[in-house]
Amino acid sequence: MTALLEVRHATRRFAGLVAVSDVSFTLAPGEILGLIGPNGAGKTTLISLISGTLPPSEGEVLFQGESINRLPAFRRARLGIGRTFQIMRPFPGLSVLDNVAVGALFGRGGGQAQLARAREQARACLEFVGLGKFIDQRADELGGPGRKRLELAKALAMQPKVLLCDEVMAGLNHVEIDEVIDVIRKVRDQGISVLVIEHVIKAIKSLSDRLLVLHHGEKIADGTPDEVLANPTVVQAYLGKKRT
Ligand SMILES: Nc1ncnc2c1ncn2[C@@H]1O[C@H](COP(=O)(O)OP(=O)(O)OP(=O)(O)O)[C@@H](O)[C@H]1O
Repeated sequence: MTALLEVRHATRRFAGLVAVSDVSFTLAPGEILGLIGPNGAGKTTLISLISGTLPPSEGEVLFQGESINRLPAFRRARLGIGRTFQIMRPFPGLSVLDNVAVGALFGRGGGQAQLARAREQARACLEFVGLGKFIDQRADELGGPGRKRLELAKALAMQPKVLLCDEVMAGLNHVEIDEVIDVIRKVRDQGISVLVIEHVIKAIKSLSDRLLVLHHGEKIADGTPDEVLANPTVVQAYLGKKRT
């Protein structure tokens, strides 16, 4: 199957530090790929190279078979690459609905031209992530779990073909994690490919079709969750001890 997204030999340096080192992988249409690794392994940097918020030092990102290296982040969003941010900064003073409507206004294909249509789309995305009751509340009054869902809704309102999720389950309790897993599965059921960064191994294992592991910026494993989590290099670098 042709990859929807392909990263070829991506490297990103910050002065003397190599945050991402010669990483290659593909993401197939409708696939959920989990991206794991210790703190500082380069996961967020890799997502930023794909979404275009950071340029690579070397290497290439292809979307639907074409290089997107020269495209700025907003052009990549218009093509259908959506992401959430680990550090959530809702537009202060705007309602939950209008925070998400902003995503709809600037999404795939240039987004909705009319605010009323953008709000309609935003409302549907907020229902989808379980924030339907909070649309009129100010977004900066949402708590941590609500902000995580808001990030997801904002990215979904852009009608992406691929969704890059940066720790959307961090700080959530078990019930909330299960709810977010359900949302991500439903996203995939709509045909959207998903790349998920997550530290909660149980969650990422049950959610992902494939796992990719970064360590000191390098890809040390790529395979099915069972294979990867039993890989001795992964156990030593990340898990610390054997898990079931
Ligand atoms: N803008 C930057 N300038 C300098 N160094 C950076 C920058 N962004 C990231 N780094 C460094 O690059 C390395 C990889 O960081 P990154 O945030 O990608 O890791 P991560 O795997 O996402 O970590 P975490 O799980 O803690 O979020 C770290 O050593 C980090 O300090």
